Amino acid sequence: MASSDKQTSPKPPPSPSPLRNSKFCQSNMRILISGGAGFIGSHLVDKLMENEKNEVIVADNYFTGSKDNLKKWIGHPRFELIRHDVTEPLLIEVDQIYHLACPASPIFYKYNPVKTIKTNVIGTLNMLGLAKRVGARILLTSTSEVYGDPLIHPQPESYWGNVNPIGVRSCYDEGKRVAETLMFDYHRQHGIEIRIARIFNTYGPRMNIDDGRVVSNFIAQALRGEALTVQKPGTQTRSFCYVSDMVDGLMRLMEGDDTGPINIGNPGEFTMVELAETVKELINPSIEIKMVENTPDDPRQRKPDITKAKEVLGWEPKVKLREGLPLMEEDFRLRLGVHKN
Ligand SMILES: NC(=O)c1ccc[n+]([C@@H]2O[C@H](COP(=O)([O-])OP(=O)(O)OC[C@H]3O[C@@H](n4cnc5c(N)ncnc54)[C@H](O)[C@@H]3O)[C@@H](O)[C@H]2O)c1
Ligand SMILES: O=C(O)[C@H]1O[C@H](OP(=O)(O)OP(=O)(O)OC[C@H]2O[C@@H](n3ccc(=O)[nH]c3=O)[C@H](O)[C@@H]2O)[C@H](O)[C@@H](O)[C@@H]1O
Repeated sequence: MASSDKQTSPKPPPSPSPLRNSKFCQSNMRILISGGAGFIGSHLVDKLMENEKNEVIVADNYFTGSKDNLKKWIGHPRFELIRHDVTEPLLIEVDQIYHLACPASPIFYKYNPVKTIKTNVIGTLNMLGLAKRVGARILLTSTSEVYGDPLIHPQPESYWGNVNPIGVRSCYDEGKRVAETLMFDYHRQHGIEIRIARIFNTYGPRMNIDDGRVVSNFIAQALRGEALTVQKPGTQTRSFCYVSDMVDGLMRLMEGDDTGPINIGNPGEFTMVELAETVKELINPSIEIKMVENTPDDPRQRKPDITKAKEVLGWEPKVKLREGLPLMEEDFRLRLGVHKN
């Protein structure tokens, strides 16, 4: 049992869905992925579909996700795709819920901040209500943004963060903090089996080309022959995790015994200038790097302490940034129609 379980003595969980132990049902595990048409969600679908005992249901409103990401599974007998907004209740029967639905790129989550908060709060309440009704285990994809502009470096899970509650990023970072609170309150009050992952910047194939996040921006700019836009001061740091490592971490967390929160991310830390120089060197050495204005409340440094993930999940990332960037380049070349000379 997780340490948090011991301290809080939650109610015993509701009986799991009978499907979990059914001998006669085609699948042993019915898994819902909210936000499964998005970047991380669609890679998670691919991995879960590899197991013939899994039946996968995706619920997504396609705000930042796309059916394209799931095209190889549409029509598959173990796969179902539902156009659904998580701010509305969903009545289905499942054994596990991976709750990812939420725009993740700052330009998209700031586009309609009220909707972002509703997605994080009402959406998470609805998913928890579903988990409670059917006895499903639920995993929330929280974020390193719960640490805000951190005053402790690297960030362990025990750090409570330094978050502006009224800033332009608050719809997302405070929204995710409330979502974590809801998860623990449902766990303590109703005995729901919860898992919380705090994800640090993740990159890889299928990110939206005009997603706005830094790795996708730099790769698209390098391939289009445009200058790489480093936001000032350029010394701010991030730690980038390749998507296959992330999916592996999420699945281990779901299958394990610990509620979390657990940091899942790659501790390799880079300044934005270093990232731009690496993309330039690997993809287009003739490209310029230009400094542009930043946005408010941009965290100055971020790096996960993954001691807990190593100990509890036996997980650590395998793909280094220099190995992951070329894999993403390949996908972006295909989608942009830019061939390698
Ligand atoms: N990628 C990262 O670096 C990162 C870091 C920290 C946390 N996360 C979290 O991981 C999750 C997935 O992120 P991603 O990078 O794949 O982002 P993404 O934008 O590609 O995927 C999010 C998906 O959620 C869907 N969605 C948004 N609002 C919805 C709603 N109201 N109802 C139903 N569906 C909705 C979108 O259409 C999209 O398919 C998010 O919860 C995000 O906060 C991601
Ligand atoms: O990992 C996380 O926890 C969070 O990280 C990101 O937020 P952020 O780190 O701000 O991501 P980016 O928009 O990719 O920005 C990273 C850094 O790159 C810089 N940047 C961004 C874009 C660009 O073109 N140039 C550039 O220098 C930004 O100023 C920032 O310092 C994600 O977008 C969130 O969804 C996620 O929850």
